[in-house]
Amino acid sequence: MQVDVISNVNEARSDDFIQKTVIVIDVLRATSTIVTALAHGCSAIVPAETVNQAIQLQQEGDLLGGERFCKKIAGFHYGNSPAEYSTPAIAGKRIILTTTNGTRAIQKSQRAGRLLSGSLLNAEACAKAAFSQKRDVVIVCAGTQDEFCLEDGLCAGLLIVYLMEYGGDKVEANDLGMAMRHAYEAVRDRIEDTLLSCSSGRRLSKIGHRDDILHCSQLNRYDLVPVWRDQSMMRF
Ligand SMILES: O=C(O)[C@H](CS(=O)(=O)O)OP(=O)(O)O
Repeated sequence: MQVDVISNVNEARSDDFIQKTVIVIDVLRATSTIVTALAHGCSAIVPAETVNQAIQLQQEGDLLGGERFCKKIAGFHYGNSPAEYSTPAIAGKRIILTTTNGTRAIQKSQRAGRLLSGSLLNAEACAKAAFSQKRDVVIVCAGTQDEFCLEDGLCAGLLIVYLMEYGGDKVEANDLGMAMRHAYEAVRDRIEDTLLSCSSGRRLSKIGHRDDILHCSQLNRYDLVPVWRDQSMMRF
């Protein structure tokens, strides 16, 4: 099984995803938010690229969520903070979500044979689901503003640790994947501090979202995997 890590959404070439399992990662914060929302009973997350597209996709009973410049979009029910989705109010609801990087990466990965989304919160479940597909894997780190983000790379490294545990030497990673695996192993005992000190973490802390970083730093808090079905992310 070949596992390729892609450093940011701009590097993603959707033609390369056909017949592969693609895992989209945006630890801070979109995929952590998606996992948290599904864990709290929302029925599906529909990713939208633009604010207008989100509004157009909204049907009766749907909730609107997302951010621009890390802030909740005016008129939307929720922002992009996992804490906002940790509520029974979202149970059974569809959420139309638009974020700067994460939802764009999901949109761009739709041609995958199987599309999953991962975060530190569900890394083990996600790696297990990907391994069970028995296809080559592409891990798309969403990054920020078309640049690599350490927190996504560390999560990719953790997924590779699990995949190698399951598949032994049948699992081979590209050079970025190997680098991220070693990076993850180097900081595995101080994930929270590493996320607080990386550039996205510093940016989010400065504007009052430190608690989001602490939430997103938790390993394997949720045993669920968002999977792409009917134009949305649902529980596997
Ligand atoms: O809301 C977030 O945390 C980020 C905003 S930023 O553009 O990275 O500053 O969006 P996301 O799509 O979750 O990376």
